[in-house]
Amino acid sequence: MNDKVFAKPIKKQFEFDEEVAAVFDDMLERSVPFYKESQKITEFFALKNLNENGRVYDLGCSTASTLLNIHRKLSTNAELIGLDNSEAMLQRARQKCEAYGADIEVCNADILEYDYKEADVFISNYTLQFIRPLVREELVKKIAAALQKEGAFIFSEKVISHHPKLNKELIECYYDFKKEQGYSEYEIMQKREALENVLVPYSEEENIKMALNAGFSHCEVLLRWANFATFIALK
Ligand SMILES: C[S@@+](CC[C@H](N)C(=O)[O-])C[C@H]1O[C@@H](n2cnc3c(N)ncnc32)[C@H](O)[C@@H]1O
Ligand SMILES: O=C(O)C(=O)C[C@]1(C(=O)O)C=C[C@@H](O)C=C1
Repeated sequence: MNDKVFAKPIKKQFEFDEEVAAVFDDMLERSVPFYKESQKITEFFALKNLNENGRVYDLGCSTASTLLNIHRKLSTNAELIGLDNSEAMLQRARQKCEAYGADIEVCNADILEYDYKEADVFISNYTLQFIRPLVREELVKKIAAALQKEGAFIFSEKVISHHPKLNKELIECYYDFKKEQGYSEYEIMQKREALENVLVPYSEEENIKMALNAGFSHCEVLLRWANFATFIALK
């Protein structure tokens, strides 16, 4: 279904509710520049770091698109676990996993509270930005602690620049992208308001610093387009 969520007047903050979940795959493809490429690169590095009988967690798995892509390419036995706290998203995730006959566990859980088992790979694409900064740092520490030695954490985020002029231009560049994807100025502005204080982006440097502070030995960018980036952090 096509995303028209912000074409009508919206008075509430952005939420991953039934209305958003119903159009979510279309929303992401049209709202995240190079979304398909970020998925491909996530899939590649997840598979590279996954051992036989290993475990992968996807935090904020939404409709399970990322885990389904990984499942398709999997040549070893592995446990794939997707966590999300939106039941509307998880319903779609379960439907997709069943339709593709994919053995993926999807759980309704708060990624901040979840009791993680040791894993080879953690993924969290466009989700940390929705976690309040103070607890975000704690979550990344929890991820680092649950990863096995040499494990990898792959995450994607909307990013800002602390250079005011450049930051303004990055946002303008992103809005041009959204217009090219068929979103109107009205839809763009409404979504911007709805996301205010809900989506809190860090800069590229702040994301890397957060990963290093959490106990990762290395963190770098795998892919970046203007204000969207995919990172890899290695334990
Ligand atoms: C932008 S979407 C993620 C997109 C997805 N990773 C992908 O690449 O297709 C963010 C997801 O995080 C989930 N989420 C946000 N906060 C959460 C929390 N505290 N615990 C679990 N899930 C959360 C939302 O319900 C939403 O489905
Ligand atoms: O910032 C925006 O306007 C966006 O649409 C970005 C973004 C994201 O980065 O996750 C925000 C919410 C939706 O889940 C999809 C895309």
